[in-house]
Amino acid sequence: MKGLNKILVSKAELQHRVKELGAEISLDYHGQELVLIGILKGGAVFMADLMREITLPIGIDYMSVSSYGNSSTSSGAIVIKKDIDTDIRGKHILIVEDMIDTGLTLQHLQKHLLTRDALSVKICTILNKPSRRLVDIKIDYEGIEIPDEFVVGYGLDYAEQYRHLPDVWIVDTLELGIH
Ligand SMILES: O=P(O)(O)OC[C@H]1O[C@H](OP(=O)(O)OP(=O)(O)O)[C@H](O)[C@@H]1O
Ligand SMILES: Nc1nc2[nH]cnc2c(=O)[nH]1
Repeated sequence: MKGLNKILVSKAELQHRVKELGAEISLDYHGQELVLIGILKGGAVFMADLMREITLPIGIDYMSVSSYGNSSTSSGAIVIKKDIDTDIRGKHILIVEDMIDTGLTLQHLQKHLLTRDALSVKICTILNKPSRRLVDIKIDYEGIEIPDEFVVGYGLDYAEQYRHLPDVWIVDTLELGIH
């Protein structure tokens, strides 16, 4: 495909890491009430794989959010485009994301969910780009750390394309004319 010349993380590598994360989460939350919240749209692919590697009874739900502003903006700097239906009071929440970049979205979302009286709100991401971070957030379950490259596949898009690709590809931004 035009602009996609190199796989950064293969399907096999993703599958292997998702299995490991599922096992770790299953151990950590044993005997507790856990709800996974997948963040649309990108997180949907990872969410579908991860939930099937968790061996506990869990609840699932989805949210769509966008974050605006910068690291100094107030904690309310989040727009909820689609909310969860689940009452999360007294439950352990695990946010499931495809990518953490600046960290702004997750920082705001985590604070927001805690205001709804969740017992705990932790973060799981399949891809992490620490070199781009603007805020200090704790990632409780990290899949794979990647360099500062623009990537697509496994849920991640460029202009709403490529989310369905099973591998994670580096986008040649010059070839696609992205600045
Ligand atoms: O760490 P941050 O800099 O806040 O960026 C991370 C967010 O950006 C991506 O979503 P995006 O807004 O592209 O929405 P999408 O999943 O619908 O494509 C990703 O899924 C995270 O939600
Ligand atoms: N598609 C895509 N979205 C992102 N959001 C933050 N980083 C990325 C990335 O590398 N690819």
